[in-house]
Amino acid sequence: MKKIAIIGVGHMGGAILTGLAKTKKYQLLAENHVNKRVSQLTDKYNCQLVYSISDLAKLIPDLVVITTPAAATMEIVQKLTILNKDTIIVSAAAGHSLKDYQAKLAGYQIARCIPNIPVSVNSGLTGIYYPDDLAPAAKDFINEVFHDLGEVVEVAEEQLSIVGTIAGCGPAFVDVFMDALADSGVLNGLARELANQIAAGMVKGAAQLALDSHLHPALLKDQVCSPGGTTIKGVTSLEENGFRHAVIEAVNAANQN
Ligand SMILES: NC(=O)C1=CN([C@@H]2O[C@H](COP(=O)(O)OP(=O)(O)OC[C@H]3O[C@@H](n4cnc5c(N)ncnc54)[C@H](O)[C@@H]3O)[C@@H](O)[C@H]2O)C=CC1
Ligand SMILES: O=C(O)[C@@H]1CCC=N1
Repeated sequence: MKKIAIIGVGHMGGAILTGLAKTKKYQLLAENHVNKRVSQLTDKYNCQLVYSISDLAKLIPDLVVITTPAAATMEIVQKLTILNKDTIIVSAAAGHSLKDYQAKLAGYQIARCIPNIPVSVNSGLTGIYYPDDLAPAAKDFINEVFHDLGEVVEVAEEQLSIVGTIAGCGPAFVDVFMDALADSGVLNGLARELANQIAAGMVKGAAQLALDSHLHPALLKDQVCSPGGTTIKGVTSLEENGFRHAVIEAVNAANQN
């Protein structure tokens, strides 16, 4: 069984750990500071937890996934030179270019990615940048692991930021949308739990239809808008209130580096 180590078991690292545990394909290792939340999660998923990079190195992972805060990442990366040279490294941490990693980790196979929180239910969308000189075996293994966690899109490094904004930040934008939908249900007398279930179920179905049909979202919208019906009135109201513009501006705001 291949060994995958996650450095930094916060929201993102925890989501990756959870999704990978469900595959039962890998031996999971994790490194984080002492933290009850982290140890509860690693216990739950039978993942070996260590508190230092030197202890992690002794376990000889095949792949290391970095999910640490941007401010702490380079300090950690500096310590990774004690890893076996065959260890593949993929960073999901924002804020540093591949060159930054390569400058500290000469000779290692390194790629960058931006996953999203739905990897915890194996329905993630991960943007990955593979440098040209990455060994095919390293690329194949990273691809396999992130495919186990959902969809993968391979992009150029300069596109990682916008892909990460749409797919990585996007779940929070959709969560705000679902919360607002549920609020409107509650306003109209639905119980909160039922309103949440309806909002999430609808979003799941609309996304599945878009994926399966490959139809442009505008055409899918047209299928719902009966002439003179209720939906077109709602869509008109969204347009009057600048919904599209608000979404585009939200992505632009989040994509400022
Ligand atoms: N939350 C998300 O949806 C996504 C997050 N990311 C990136 O993942 C990284 C982590 O983000 P979150 O998980 O949201 O943050 P978080 O604050 O939830 O988790 C960070 C984790 O790293 C640990 N940590 C801090 N310093 C460490 C060190 N020196 N050694 C080992 N562990 C250390 C913390 O204890 C914590 O468990 C960031 O770079 C973020 O940009 C990327 C894509 C999506
Ligand atoms: O908010 C953040 O910084 C990270 C990057 C993508 C999603 N979360």
